[in-house]
Amino acid sequence: MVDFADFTLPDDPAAAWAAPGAEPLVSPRVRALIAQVFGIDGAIDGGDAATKRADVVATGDERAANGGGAAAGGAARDGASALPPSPLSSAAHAALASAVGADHVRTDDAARAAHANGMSYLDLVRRGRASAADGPPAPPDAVVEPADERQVAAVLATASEHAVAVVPFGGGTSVVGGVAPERGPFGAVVALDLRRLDRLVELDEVSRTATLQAGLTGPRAEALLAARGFTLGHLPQSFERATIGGYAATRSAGQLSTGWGRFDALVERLRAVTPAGTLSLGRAPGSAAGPDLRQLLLGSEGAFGVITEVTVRIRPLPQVRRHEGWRVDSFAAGTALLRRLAQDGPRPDLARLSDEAETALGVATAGEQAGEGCLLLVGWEGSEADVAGRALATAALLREAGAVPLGEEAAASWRSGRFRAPRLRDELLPLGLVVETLETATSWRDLEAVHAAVGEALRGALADATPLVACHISHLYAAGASLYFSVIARQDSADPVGQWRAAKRAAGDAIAAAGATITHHHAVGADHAPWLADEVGEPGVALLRAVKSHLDPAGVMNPGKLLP
Ligand SMILES: Cc1cc2nc3c(=O)[nH]c(=O)nc-3n(C[C@H](O)[C@H](O)[C@H](O)COP(=O)(O)OP(=O)(O)OC[C@H]3O[C@@H](n4cnc5c(N)ncnc54)[C@H](O)[C@@H]3O)c2cc1C
Repeated sequence: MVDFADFTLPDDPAAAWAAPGAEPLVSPRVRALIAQVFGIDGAIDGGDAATKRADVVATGDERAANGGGAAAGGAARDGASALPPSPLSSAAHAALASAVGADHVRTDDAARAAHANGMSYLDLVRRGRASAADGPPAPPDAVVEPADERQVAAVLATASEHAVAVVPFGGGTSVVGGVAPERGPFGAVVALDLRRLDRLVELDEVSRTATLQAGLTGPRAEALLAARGFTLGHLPQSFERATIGGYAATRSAGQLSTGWGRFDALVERLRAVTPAGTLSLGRAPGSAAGPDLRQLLLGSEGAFGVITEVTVRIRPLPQVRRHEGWRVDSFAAGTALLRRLAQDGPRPDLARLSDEAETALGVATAGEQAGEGCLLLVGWEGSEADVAGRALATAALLREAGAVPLGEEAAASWRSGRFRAPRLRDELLPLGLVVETLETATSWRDLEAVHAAVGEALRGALADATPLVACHISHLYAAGASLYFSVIARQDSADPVGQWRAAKRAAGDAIAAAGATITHHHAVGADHAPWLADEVGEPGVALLRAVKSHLDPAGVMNPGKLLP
């Protein structure tokens, strides 16, 4: 049996992604490289630049040290009360306290600051800035912590009655502004922290399904399932903090989604509390009873209600896990190979193809000599016979196409570092860099064109900031694949927010113009809402608005998210 022991299992969901005092990931050699490539003074010793900028970039670690967020630009860190007083009326406060207990309506600075935004590059940058235009968003006026579905319903009833906006909050790892505490037309806003909904409700070994409460984090859910010999195997890079409810509300994809399915595809049943009532959806593994209403809640991003529990398909813990690296001639050659595997098999569970830029970046940061071509990772997890069979057949196909085997070692370094990106970003931002990612998906036919168009848009928008744009394919479908772009550039210290917004707009417009999706797995949130009509059309947006106005007549659920 294999386990998932190569990631940390924090007891506290808000625990730091980097353990305090952990060795820095960015070595002096890489800092020197950064200084040289991006022309940033002070990046060589890491000390000066990092110290100078530490005040303006509150990192994910500081967020954890604060109990989850450093939105108030350090005020909460000092213990001083610097947040504006909570405008929650005493009547609303009392009604919320009677719904969840007085101890679970928190108005202290630490709790409010911890729920003031998510984890995008802009969230991290804005945390430390002072101006109203690009500074930290106003924090929620209270953090409400229900213990069960009945309490969630009571909170939503109270919020509707007292005109208080409600932002469902799972792990707070949204990178699209999904948990920003926007008030909308209301006088107050609360974050609804779901961490107390943390139980494995039922495990049906016969049907291989598990019912998990929404607030369970990835590691906690896996630990509960592993104790019974099963796994969900949903591994987004944010796995250590993100929650079951968050996965469902954003239609998340994980590292094994090519083989095991994205999260929304694993959902058999779900329960959701809306201001209009509770929905219990999904009775059988297949149904023809009208449109599938589960799909209305999957990806609804808290705008319609609160997903309280999800029943997902699970698997026995795999006996074997095998991940291999291969070198292919080019991104185009690798793409053709992946298409063959996706369409004709054998289908890998893990498939990840880095383009030339991402391959070179990996090689350079590892201190190796640049090689030709692109890095392809493929992997299989399951029984010994299944893994051996698929690995052998895939190897024959790849060799025949001229790919060069790099062995399991090439994949091992990816595997050991696969949850480190947030820590890496925390170390790179203070050096004076833009570090952000964005993603899309498109058909096999259009993949190369979208890859080129989005790369060009990003490089054009950041032309004076030495942009480095890298990309990989990481989720395969029979008809197409996802493209995941990483951007590193010199930060415009005078206007970092405007700088990234312009780049993001250029990329989003290029994606929409190419007919690709505005988001393959990060969801819409506030950041992608301007492109939703491109994706589903005006009638589609009107339909979503009609659903919202039925389920949330007062409009208190997560204002400003999903719907433009
Ligand atoms: C470093 C990093 C790496 C990431 N990698 C991936 C990745 O590999 N794959 C991927 O898919 N995503 C990834 N993400 C994005 C993010 O982690 C996912 O969107 C994740 O599913 C969010 O889960 P969460 O519990 O943190 O939700 P939150 O961030 O708390 O919430 C996300 C949205 O869902 C709503 N919501 C949360 N819980 C509920 C609920 N129970 N009911 C209704 N609405 C709810 C919120 O209001 C918000 O709109 C990454 C993010 C970061 C910071």
